[in-house]
Amino acid sequence: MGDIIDGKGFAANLRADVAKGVDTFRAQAGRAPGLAVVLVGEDPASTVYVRSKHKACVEAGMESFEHRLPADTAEGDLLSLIGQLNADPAVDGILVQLPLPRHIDELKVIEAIDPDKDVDGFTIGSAGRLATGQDGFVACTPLGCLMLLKDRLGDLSGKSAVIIGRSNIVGKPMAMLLLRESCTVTIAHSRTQDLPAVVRGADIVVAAVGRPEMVRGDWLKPGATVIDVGINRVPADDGKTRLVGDVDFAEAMKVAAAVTPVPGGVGPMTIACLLHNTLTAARRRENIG
Ligand SMILES: Nc1nc(=O)c2c([nH]1)NC[C@@H]1CN(c3ccc(C(=O)N[C@@H](CCC(=O)O)C(=O)O)cc3)C=[N+]21
Repeated sequence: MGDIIDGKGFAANLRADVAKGVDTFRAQAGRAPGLAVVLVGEDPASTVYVRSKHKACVEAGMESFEHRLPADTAEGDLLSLIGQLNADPAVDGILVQLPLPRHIDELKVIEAIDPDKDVDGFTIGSAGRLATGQDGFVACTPLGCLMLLKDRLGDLSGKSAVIIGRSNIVGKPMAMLLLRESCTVTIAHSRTQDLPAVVRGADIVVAAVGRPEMVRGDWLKPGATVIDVGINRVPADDGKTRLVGDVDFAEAMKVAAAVTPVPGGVGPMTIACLLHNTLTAARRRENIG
């Protein structure tokens, strides 16, 4: 049996570390780090996420500025709010909850965020900095996955990593991060031929496709480390729903050395990394450590 990678526990430790860093920051800068979270509309899932981000911020001793705008907010009004947040000295990080309502151009809105406050790591500037090895912000989900991998495996150099999924938010930045760690990186996707064979070559598998339990046990190299980014809601036996990842967890546990569970794996790391990035943004803006 493989080990379960305790993302939830790791995230709790990371949040406690960030809280200590926040105390030190406050003593030096005379203020708390501030995160502005912008939510447009009332999508129930987004509302839950934004609430948990706010709670995590407050628990870490940070200032949380919530901006809830109606679903019919004009794009121009959202852009001018972002302009205000860019200029606000109390705001170190800006997060615009995605997805945005369809009448708003997501790319335009994200690009309006000052890259020095882009704690989500979603701007082209942040992607470019990551790809070229400059200081910037790395998207929270891939950053959390990397932390779990390094904690588990130590040096990743020379390992073969297969990422399933090529999104701008997870797959591509994950590839850049693992390349930076000197892994041999393959990005697989819906057009990949013989995906199981490709995955079977991997010491590290990161599944980020959004297909419930797609990765089977017999796709895995014995002893592989498996990071499951998927969060899929599927019908449960009791008529309710349950969360499953992109990996068949029970099968994977029989073959892999270690697997992240869903829930309790990568998800909690995403929020902890958001706090981590916000503290980093605050330190950089104040020229502290
Ligand atoms: N600008 C922006 N940045 C984001 O980072 C962002 C976003 N928009 N839009 C939505 C997605 C989704 N996301 C999650 C964060 C934490 C969990 C999480 O903590 N999940 C728990 C429990 C989930 C549950 O029980 O529903 C777990 O996996 O254990 C999941 C999903 C951040 N997102």
